[in-house]
Amino acid sequence: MRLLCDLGNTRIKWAWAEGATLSGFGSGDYSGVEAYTTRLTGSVRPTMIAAISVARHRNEAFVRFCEEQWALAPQWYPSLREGFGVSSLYEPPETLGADRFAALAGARARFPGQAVCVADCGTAITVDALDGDGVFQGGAILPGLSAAACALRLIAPRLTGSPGDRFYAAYGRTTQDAVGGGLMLGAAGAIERLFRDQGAVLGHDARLVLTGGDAARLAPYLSTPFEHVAHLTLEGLAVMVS
Ligand SMILES: Nc1ncnc2c1ncn2[C@@H]1O[C@H](COP(=O)(O)OP(=O)(O)OP(=O)(O)O)[C@@H](O)[C@H]1O
Ligand SMILES: CC(C)(CO)[C@@H](O)C(=O)NCCC(=O)O
Ligand SMILES: [K+]
Repeated sequence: MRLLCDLGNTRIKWAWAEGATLSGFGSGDYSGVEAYTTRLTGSVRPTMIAAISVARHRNEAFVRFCEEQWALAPQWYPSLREGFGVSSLYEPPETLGADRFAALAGARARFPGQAVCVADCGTAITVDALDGDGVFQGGAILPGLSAAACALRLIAPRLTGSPGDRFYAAYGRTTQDAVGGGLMLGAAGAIERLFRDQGAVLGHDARLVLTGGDAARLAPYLSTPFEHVAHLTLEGLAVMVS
């Protein structure tokens, strides 16, 4: 079995792959002595480790962990100009986050021949336009929910609200509710606006796909139809290794 890993800025996510079939999904953060290691230690030895990373400063500890656990070096999968059914117009193509490219490859495999807008709601939110021919037409990057809350708190210490798990209305009557509503509805509104404008290059039958750590939390705020694909980036990585 192959071990697929996605090193994000907040968390590392992983899955075990047998061909295109994924199982054993896990995630961990980087606190303490890289907390994720306690969850992967003792796993069966993978036949290979495939990894993408947008958190370069985490790579060294990850490589060391793989070496100590399994005497294996991870193989890294960067963004390409062309590959796995995706043709990228990003300039230069290798500067596109490897997680974005993998998610596009995942979208291509899951929805062949279809135009897809991929909204990956992680540390940053990325909204990426993949047309029906597999051309990545470009996208947008904005702060994720936690990042936006953190930025507000840092710059304006009275704004201590952070997006909790309950539903916020557009008319918050406490600081907490006003910040919560602003963050949730703001992010959902941004995704919908970007999806709408990407219709110009995707056509109006494009589908909207949500993924990433905050996708489930944002889902109730969207009024546009969408699909939630929990592990789209790892699905794409599975395509890239097989
Ligand atoms: N168990 C968790 N630990 C930390 N964050 C979580 C967890 N569950 C959901 N989240 C939310 O997920 C977001 C991070 O999402 P995700 O793990 O997809 O990001 P990432 O891949 O690390 O980031 P990026 O790829 O944008 O650098 C955070 O904003 C946080 O609110
Ligand atoms: C935007 C993030 C942080 C999302 O994880 C990542 O894809 C990244 O660091 N990208 C590099 C910059 C870019 O994609 O243009
Ligand atoms: K991500």
